[in-house]
Amino acid sequence: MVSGKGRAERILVTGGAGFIGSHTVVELLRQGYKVWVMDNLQNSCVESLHRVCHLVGPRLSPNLQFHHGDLCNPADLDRLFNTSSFDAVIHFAGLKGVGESVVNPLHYYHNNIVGTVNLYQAMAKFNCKKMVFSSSATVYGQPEEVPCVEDSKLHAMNPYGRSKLFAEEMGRDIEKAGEEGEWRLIFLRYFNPVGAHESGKIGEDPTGIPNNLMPYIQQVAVGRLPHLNIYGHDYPTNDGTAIRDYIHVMDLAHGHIAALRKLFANDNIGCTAYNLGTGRGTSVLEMVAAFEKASGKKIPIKLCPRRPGDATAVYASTEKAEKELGWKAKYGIEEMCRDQWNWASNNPWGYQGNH
Ligand SMILES: NC(=O)c1ccc[n+]([C@@H]2O[C@H](COP(=O)([O-])OP(=O)(O)OC[C@H]3O[C@@H](n4cnc5c(N)ncnc54)[C@H](O)[C@@H]3O)[C@@H](O)[C@H]2O)c1
Ligand SMILES: O=c1ccn([C@@H]2O[C@H](COP(=O)(O)OP(=O)(O)O[C@H]3O[C@H](CO)[C@H](O)[C@H](O)[C@H]3O)[C@@H](O)[C@H]2O)c(=O)[nH]1
Repeated sequence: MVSGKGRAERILVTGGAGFIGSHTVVELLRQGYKVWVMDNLQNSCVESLHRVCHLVGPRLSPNLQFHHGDLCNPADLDRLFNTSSFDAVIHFAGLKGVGESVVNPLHYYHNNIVGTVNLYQAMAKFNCKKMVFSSSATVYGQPEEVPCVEDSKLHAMNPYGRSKLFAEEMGRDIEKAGEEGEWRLIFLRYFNPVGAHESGKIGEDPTGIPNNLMPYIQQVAVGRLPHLNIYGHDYPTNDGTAIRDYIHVMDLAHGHIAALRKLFANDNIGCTAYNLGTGRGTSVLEMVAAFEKASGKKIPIKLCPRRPGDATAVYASTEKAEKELGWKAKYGIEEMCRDQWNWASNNPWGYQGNH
């Protein structure tokens, strides 16, 4: 993307080697941005970026640079900002396990909060004041009403959720304290990201036993796990299982491009949040059936009690993103399952098995 300054815009992507980051980097490169990824690889490997380079080809891959660095170490940020200037930051880097955050809250607060404070500080110091931040539907807690709208009451239910909410609140305070128009911050509240790049070359590769539904189903389908535990079959829904708004990771990637365009447009946006979801709810059993259809594999299930803290139904109102970002998800659960299976069947052990 060429800026008003007549050169390609330069984007720092923290956590760009991870699941959502790597898919977004493909799109950024394809759209002509120059990209610097900073990642400490604590939940990813550099192989994802090698594959990103392969996907975009030799013409665009020189526009990607990787810096091994930790946001919790201000010297790593200083080194990067001293050698390169950025027009905007997309901030994906963070830990994302709800259960893990309950067991080890300090680890989560240190990584997600200290890391984000350091990043905001480096941005202030080096005068780069545009950011797209990975927030989450988790900031709606147990929503009182669905669909969730952006100005609903926010409520975090665990340290992970609080780290997202604090990062948003910090951004609102920083923007308020600055001159009018000085900071432009967009918080993207993702619903349930799933699927993979249609090539099957990049996808989600969690370490250990997955916490989330789709990577768990995927590992059952390839024989790494024996069955899927279904947490709760007595919810007040059509089939008794809980409802979520699953969104294809490539739709999310496009949502980030739309958010960047908004940051670079002339309007004074200040600090604002957008839901990235499809607006459609799908139950756990519906997702299992869709995956079985896409993969041709039977997914054995075990009905279990509800998982503490889970809401019955969470799905997005997508009106604000449609109206203000001109963005709308285009993929349904059929494509999400097709692409997840394409990734899984080609990489049953994730990146580790292939390089
Ligand atoms: N995947 C989801 O379900 C989901 C839902 C809502 C929000 N989010 C948020 O989106 C972001 C990206 O999620 P993802 O699914 O791609 O996760 P991911 O773990 O695949 O990617 C995060 C990346 O950040 C890196 N990282 C973490 N802490 C770092 C630090 N201190 N310094 C440098 N790099 C660091 C990790 O190594 C990893 O590559 C996260 O902030 C997550 O909380 C994810
Ligand atoms: O092995 C599993 C895993 C999940 N589920 C069920 O599947 C649904 C989706 O669960 P996920 O763990 O995939 O997703 P959540 O909606 O619980 O939470 C995820 O999405 C949220 C956003 O809505 C937050 O970002 C949160 O951090 C992230 O883990 C839930 O009803 C859950 O009980 C199962 O039945 N079995």
